[in-house]
Amino acid sequence: MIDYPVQLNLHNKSVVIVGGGKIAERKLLKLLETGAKITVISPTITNTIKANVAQEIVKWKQKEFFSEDIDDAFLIIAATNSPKINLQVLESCNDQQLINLVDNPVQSNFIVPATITRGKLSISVSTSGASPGLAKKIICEIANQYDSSYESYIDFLAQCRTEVQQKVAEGEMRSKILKELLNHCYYDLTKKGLYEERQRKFQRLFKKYDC
Ligand SMILES: C[C@@]1(CC(=O)O)C2=NC(=C\c3[nH]c(c(CCC(=O)O)c3CC(=O)O)Cc3[nH]c(c(CC(=O)O)c3CCC(=O)O)/C=C3\N/C(=C\2)[C@@H](CCC(=O)O)[C@]3(C)CC(=O)O)/[C@H]1CCC(=O)O
Ligand SMILES: NC(=O)c1ccc[n+]([C@@H]2O[C@H](COP(=O)([O-])OP(=O)(O)OC[C@H]3O[C@@H](n4cnc5c(N)ncnc54)[C@H](O)[C@@H]3O)[C@@H](O)[C@H]2O)c1
Repeated sequence: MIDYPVQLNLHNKSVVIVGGGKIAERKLLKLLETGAKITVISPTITNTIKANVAQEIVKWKQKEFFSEDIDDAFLIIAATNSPKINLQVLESCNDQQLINLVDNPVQSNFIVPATITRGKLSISVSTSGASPGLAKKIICEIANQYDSSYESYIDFLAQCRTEVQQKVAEGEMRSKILKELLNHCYYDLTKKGLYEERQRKFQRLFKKYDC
């Protein structure tokens, strides 16, 4: 059996993190940009979590976990330092909820991969829990190859793709143009900041394919 990789849209979804230590903080920092409504349940929290609570970005219930705390949650992270409490969180879940136990990949119904993001580009690596350290090492290697210039390169590709979809109705022609757009020269022009030349080159594709 293998895991099924997905990209979750958590905008306005209720997310509960149980525990407020170092690992809860790491999970929280990744969740902040998703637009989820995040609540932390824990008697203590780190200074970084506190700063987010003070700015009302995150809610904090300063208490020990009780099963009602996750009643309305779409996604739950059990990140206490007690395997017993983390299992109690699991037992309080219903079948429709997504639950990650930070100390128990076998019982979790999802795990978190190592990820880098460059705007709309997101690259994730998972070892299915076999070696999280290796997932992190591989993602660090990939990070050098896909530097920050990919952020505007992806935006350019997205804009071109929309224009191609609007102007080119015929499927085969459309896929030929979209394939040509992936030619490395567009990335090179992005990297050099030659945006007008990049745009002219893209527009010439429509002439080339007579559309
Ligand atoms: C990728 C990353 C994402 C993230 O957390 O956001 C992530 N762990 C990261 C780092 C990391 N974690 C650990 C080390 C120490 C070295 C080592 O043990 O290897 C390092 C390295 C470091 O910190 O440098 C220890 C560890 N991790 C887990 C256990 C419990 C167990 O295995 O039972 C223990 C033992 C605890 C103990 O000994 O007490 C469990 C999980 N960790 C996962 C994800 C999931 C599997 C992902 C996968 O394999 O694909 C899974 C199953 C559940 C989950 O957390 O979702 C993040 C890198 C982020 C970054 O880029 O910085
Ligand atoms: N998944 C990973 O990547 C990874 C990496 C390293 C460690 N771990 C695991 O994560 C666990 C947590 O590590 P940590 O460094 O964050 O621990 P920590 O000691 O820094 O934090 C534990 C937190 O849990 C809270 N807590 C304890 N009992 C609670 C309860 N009944 N209800 C609510 N909150 C409660 C504490 O107040 C504290 O905020 C470790 O036990 C370890 O097994 C996971």
